Amino acid sequence: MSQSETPVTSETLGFQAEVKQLLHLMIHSLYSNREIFLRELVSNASDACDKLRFEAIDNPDLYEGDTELRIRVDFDKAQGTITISDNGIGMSRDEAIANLGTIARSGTREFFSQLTGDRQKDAQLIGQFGVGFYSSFIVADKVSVLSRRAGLPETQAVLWESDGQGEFRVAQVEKADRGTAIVLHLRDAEDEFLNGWKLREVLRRYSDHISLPIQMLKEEWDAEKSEQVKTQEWETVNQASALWARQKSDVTDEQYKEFYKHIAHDFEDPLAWTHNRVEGRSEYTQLLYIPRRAPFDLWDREGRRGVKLYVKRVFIMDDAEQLLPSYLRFVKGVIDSADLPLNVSREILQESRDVKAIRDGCTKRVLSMLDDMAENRPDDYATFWEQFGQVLKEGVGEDFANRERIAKLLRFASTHNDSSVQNVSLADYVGRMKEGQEKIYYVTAESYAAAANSPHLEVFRKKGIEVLLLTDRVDEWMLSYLRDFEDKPLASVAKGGLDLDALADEEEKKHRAEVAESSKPLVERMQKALEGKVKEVRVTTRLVDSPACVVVDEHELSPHLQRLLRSAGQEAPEVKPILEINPEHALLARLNDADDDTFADWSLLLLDQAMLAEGAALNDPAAFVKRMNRLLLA
Ligand SMILES: Nc1ncnc2c1ncn2[C@@H]1O[C@H](COP(=O)(O)OP(=O)(O)OP(=O)(O)O)[C@@H](O)[C@H]1O
Repeated sequence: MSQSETPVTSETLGFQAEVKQLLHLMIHSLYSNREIFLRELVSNASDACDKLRFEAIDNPDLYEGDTELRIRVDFDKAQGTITISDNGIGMSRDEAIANLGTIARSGTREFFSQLTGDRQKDAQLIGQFGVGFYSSFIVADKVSVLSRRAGLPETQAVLWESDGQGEFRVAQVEKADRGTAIVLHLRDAEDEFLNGWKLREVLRRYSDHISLPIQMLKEEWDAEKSEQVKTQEWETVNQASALWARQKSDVTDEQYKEFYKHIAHDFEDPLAWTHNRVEGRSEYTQLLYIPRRAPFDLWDREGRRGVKLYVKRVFIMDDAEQLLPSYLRFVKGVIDSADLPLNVSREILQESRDVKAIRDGCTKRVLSMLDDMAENRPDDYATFWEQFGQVLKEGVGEDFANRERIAKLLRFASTHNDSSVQNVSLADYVGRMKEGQEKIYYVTAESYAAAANSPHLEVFRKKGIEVLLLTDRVDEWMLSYLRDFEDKPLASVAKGGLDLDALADEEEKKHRAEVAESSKPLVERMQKALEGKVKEVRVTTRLVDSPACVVVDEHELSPHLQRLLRSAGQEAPEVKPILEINPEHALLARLNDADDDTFADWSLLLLDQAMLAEGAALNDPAAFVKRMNRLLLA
């Protein structure tokens, strides 16, 4: 490496506050995993070479006559340093300042808000957030980055240096060859890394899948010194072929996992992966992974996606959002197309028929991977569902062609388990349906408690009919697309007239008809008392223990959905509720002899109570309290 430091302008800058925090955390929480620094730096070096190869498609001069991309790792025992260098894209001064001094990533705020101070938990969170370059400071007390961006003159290289405390220095220097060399000045206790055998072992373990050669100086036994000594010859220490291009049988699970960590910048093993070469009209290779944990920016629609696009082994772009539908945005991996042109742009991707074929094929593969996990590894599927279930639900609305398949993958909480855990599939539900039951019943609410205790469930509980309890924000939206499953319509327990006749015996039907008949005067009187406030008052078929509840017509927005829309700042039409009363309840029996004023008070109180039980906020809570006190004292 020919390089010399001739500072022209040197400047000391402070790290962004979050970087300081991250550095501190990293050093303290990741110490027991310290060797990952090598994986992270090699990973960055490999990304830098990928970027160069891509930019050079349009601008071959960037190669400056050197097209053999490679990563080199060297160490100097006397100096106590390790150097990781690459001949990739390099960084300009401004890029070094921005990339190595700040974190400009979505999810950063949320990440910091979730830290607990507990080392183990925080280590996992950092892993999830992505450790990257800053992991150098776990083993080094000083890091020097010497870099020249491809295409810039030799005099415009940058030297970035820091002790990881709070500041870094940047200086303009000369560097003959393009790319980046990172010198780690190891802390005293880290001598174990100043050893060719140790470095080779770590590189093979973590970075064997890197498709570029990783080189180290060959070592020979020196009998005189009685130790291994370095020669001047570079040798490649990894397999250096694109992992996804290898035969499945040539790749071990460990290698798949390490490759995942490299591309996903994750710390944990993936939950599952699928690796296939697709041939035929469209030719491509896919290696797709499902992570074990949701990233911080899962809900950020602009957040990073995880699929990298390659064309014939050449890296084209990260975040190729056209390659998978948005509801599978948690999938990470690589797609390598044999058909797309190397100069493919995002705009071309949008139009391309090849991309559509890839997208359809990958979607099917991911869904199969999930089918398989749901069937054969229920514990892993439960983890998946907990992390990504809400995103998968978006697919019900987004992906018409696969709606049935996605519906099979859905899991819900249900009255069958009496637990908030979402583990009941629609198929489980259908399998347990009562004889004569035609619909799949559900209730939507803000929380599990509100759903599980909803008065609308009373008759279902009494008859032992299972009801799904839906409490995720996306549920109402999803339900507008999920009308049926295996020809059984989905029905809200809080909408329309319940038709449970098929499940009632003759005696029950007769009794109900009698109650309805004898309650007519009560219903009419109450309807008058609540004029303008309700659409209708009617005798209930749902209640057993409660005096009243509110429902809406079949095709109207549920009160829960109205609230969701309003809280999202959208307009929702005012829908007057239907008040259903339970004339057999003791409270209603009292009403028969009440004078008009007391009757009106009771009617309004019942309506307000029913609204509260449904999860609504009252328009006039003070009036509710006054009215209740009046009745309590009467
Ligand atoms: N060897 C290198 N050559 C060129 N640029 C580099 C190199 N190493 C790091 N960078 C730049 O610095 C940025 C920050 O690196 P860092 O490792 O902290 O994060 P990252 O790789 O983007 O993501 P993650 O935090 O998930 O690892 C990179 O995105 C890249 O732009």
